Amino acid sequence: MRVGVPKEIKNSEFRVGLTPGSVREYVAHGHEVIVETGAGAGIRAGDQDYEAAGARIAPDAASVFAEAEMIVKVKEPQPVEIERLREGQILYAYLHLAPDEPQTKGLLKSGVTGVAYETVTDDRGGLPLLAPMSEVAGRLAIQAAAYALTAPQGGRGLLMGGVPGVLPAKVLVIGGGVVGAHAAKMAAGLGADVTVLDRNLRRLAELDDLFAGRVKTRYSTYEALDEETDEADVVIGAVLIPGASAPKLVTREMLKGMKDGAVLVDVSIDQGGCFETSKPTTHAEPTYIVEGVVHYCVANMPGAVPLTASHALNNATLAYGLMLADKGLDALKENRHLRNGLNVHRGKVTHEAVAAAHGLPYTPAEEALALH
Ligand SMILES: NC(=O)C1=CN([C@@H]2O[C@H](COP(=O)(O)OP(=O)(O)OC[C@H]3O[C@@H](n4cnc5c(N)ncnc54)[C@H](O)[C@@H]3O)[C@@H](O)[C@H]2O)C=CC1
Ligand SMILES: CC(=O)C(=O)O
Ligand SMILES: [Mg+2]
Repeated sequence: MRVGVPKEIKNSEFRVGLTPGSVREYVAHGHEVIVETGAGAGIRAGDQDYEAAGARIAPDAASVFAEAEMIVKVKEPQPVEIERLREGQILYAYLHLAPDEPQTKGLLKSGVTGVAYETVTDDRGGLPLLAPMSEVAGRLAIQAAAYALTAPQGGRGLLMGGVPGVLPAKVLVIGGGVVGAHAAKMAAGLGADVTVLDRNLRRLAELDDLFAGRVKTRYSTYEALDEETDEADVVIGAVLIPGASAPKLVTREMLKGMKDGAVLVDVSIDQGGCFETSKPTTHAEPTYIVEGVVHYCVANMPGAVPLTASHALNNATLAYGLMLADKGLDALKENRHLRNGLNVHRGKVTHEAVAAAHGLPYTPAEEALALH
């Protein structure tokens, strides 16, 4: 198959869909890989590194999209990229369609076969292609929060870990999945006072064991949210209902009860955000203030650490990517976990939560792929 890797064009997105090491694997499988010139700049990989791995360098994005049968990207296609997609082409990337109607309609109009990293599943009930970026974003969330807590950023002027004789910051993590656990680990490591809320009791028990008392856990109810947000210096939003828009758990009303200069980091913003007052921001301008509370809502947090993040992402996306390149649509027919990643196909929405989010008809992936 002819596989294309365009340079990412989202604001401050420095990751790349395929590292030179991954290109080598695709080439070893007999595929032709076309990489846009400069695509690897953010990971310090030059065109010559891609050529050495067996890729052909294309002068611009337009020729990558025109020639490739499968596009491997990191972030959801931007409007100019959507215009370049077509029926019969496979798009393999994060899509986050539920909160993004224009993109959903654009992809449907293009007819492209869109496989979204974030809804591919595994046998253990996890999301293996989302997990590595959730690890990165969870850890980064605490770095972002620690910086936002400083006075020049509008924060309370608090050191996350405190010092001997002065209490540390109180960090509330809403959602104890991959993002939440990694955020809790970093916050506890810095010496903060950490509480994790979740609705999954089994998960709370796992976290209780994992952190051996270093992190507190609490069942997530509106009452718990109301009380805990009042106490918190930092709130990390890390909930997920796969494929769907995030529930708005922290309301504008709750913000009024929060401390002046407290910090909210809404990692769930890529699925629309779990705070009522969240709106997507960029690494160029990551924060804004509502009711005295600093909001950090960057939708592509791992884009700021492309070296770590591109390699971690490729570790997870390579095997399924090779399957798609080797077998095309048959890979989706044969592997139900990969098929769970199919969000749109030939003008049909094939993910139930995405269809529900936009009030669009839902066609099960099996039906869209004529798998009966
Ligand atoms: N902004 C960014 O750059 C990035 C954002 N993300 C996003 O972070 C979010 C979390 O991802 P993961 O940790 O991988 O998901 P996950 O599925 O591992 O964890 C989500 C957790 O939220 C819990 N949850 C659901 N409803 C809840 C509620 N009402 N109250 C409390 N907990 C609730 C679930 O039980 C689960 O434990 C996703 O939206 C993901 O796309 C991930 C990576 C980068
Ligand atoms: C998961 C996601 O949205 C990201 O890595 O940018
Ligand atoms: Mg309150």
